[in-house]
Amino acid sequence: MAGLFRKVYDWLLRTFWATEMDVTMIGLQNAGKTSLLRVLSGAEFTIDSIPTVGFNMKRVQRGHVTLKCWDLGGQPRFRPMWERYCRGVNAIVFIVDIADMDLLPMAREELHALMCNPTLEGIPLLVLGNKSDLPDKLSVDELIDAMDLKNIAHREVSCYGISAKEETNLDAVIQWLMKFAHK
Ligand SMILES: Nc1nc2c(ncn2[C@@H]2O[C@H](COP(=O)(O)OP(=O)(O)OP(=O)(O)O)[C@@H](O)[C@H]2O)c(=O)[nH]1
Ligand SMILES: [Mg+2]
Repeated sequence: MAGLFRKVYDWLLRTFWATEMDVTMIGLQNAGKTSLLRVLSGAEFTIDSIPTVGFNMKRVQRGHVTLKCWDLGGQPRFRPMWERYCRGVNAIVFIVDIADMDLLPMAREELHALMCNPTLEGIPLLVLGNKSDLPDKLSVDELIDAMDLKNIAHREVSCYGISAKEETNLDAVIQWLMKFAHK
């Protein structure tokens, strides 16, 4: 009986209180943006993910909320379009490969350059340290320092460690994003 009430309640929520939000996922090439989005939308993780050319969009449904997720290419030639796809969204997710120390300075530089844009002022930022399943990786505190997150102002900023491969901490990501469903 309780199951039936739950189904009816979910249906009512979806029908009369449907909410769609825009989320843009950025970060350097190979960070795991496409892998994360694939797993969030219910598909299997694959090790042979193809680099994104331009962008890719997927909807992730959680209850009455639809997260319309924009996954942008991270190679240098695609970075100039990040700002355009971040304008007006409910939240920006910046993904970092926490096992690739060589790329961290570049990730920090790109993130800070983007966050300086007046067009993106106030948009909440979630920094995700991906690939926590790998052995030599940064902790969340080390990532916060390496990305100099304390110096990003005029917005809410959070940082989590995740693994798209092992689906670690992904519920926390969704919960955080859903706080900003209503701008
Ligand atoms: N070990 C491990 N590998 C991962 C994880 N997430 C992604 N990868 C791998 O990292 C590589 C790059 O993943 P993508 O999701 O294509 O990276 P991307 O950020 O979309 O890259 P671009 O589209 O080029 O910007 C692939 O080989 C993935 O299988 C993870 O959590 N753990
Ligand atoms: Mg990609």
